[in-house]
Amino acid sequence: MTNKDITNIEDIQLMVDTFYSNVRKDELIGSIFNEKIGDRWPEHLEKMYRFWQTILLEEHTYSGSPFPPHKQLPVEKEHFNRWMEIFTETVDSLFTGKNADEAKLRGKMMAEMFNHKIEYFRHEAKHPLL
Ligand code: HEM
Repeated sequence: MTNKDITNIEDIQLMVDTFYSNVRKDELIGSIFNEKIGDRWPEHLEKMYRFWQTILLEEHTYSGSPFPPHKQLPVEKEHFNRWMEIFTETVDSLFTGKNADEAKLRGKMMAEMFNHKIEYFRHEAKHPLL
């Protein structure tokens, strides 16, 4: 089956809704999201539509700092690996093309960057330079 590429805001909404519906059911990372977000899922999804719309469609509706909300979360490499696995599976199940590839690449780069930053801050907290 050949899927279409991600080309408009409806595609972004489908990708984000499907991804978080899969995430919320996941045994390893579902509860981390559910506990932190609680009854604020509509706002979180809205924000994530804008985030991916900005990256993939170059319609600049997101202005924020993606990293800070992750700094204190109980996550490490295995959680980011699972995030990537679910994200890749979700995108592949719905879309094929240049923007679908870009989504997976950007997701992977950010998951790796978040993980490195979190490891760095944890190490720094245990072994401060000053
Ligand atoms: C296991 C990995 C991850 C977990 C557990 C996680 C969890 C969360 C949670 C709980 C929030 C909401 C914070 C709040 O509103 O209280 C959030 C926000 C967000 N996450 Fe993640 N996340 C993960 C990975 C990622 C990755 C890889 C990306 C990038 C592709 C990402 C992008 C974002 C963005 C853009 C926001 C909104 C930031 C803002 O407030 O402007 N997350 N994440």
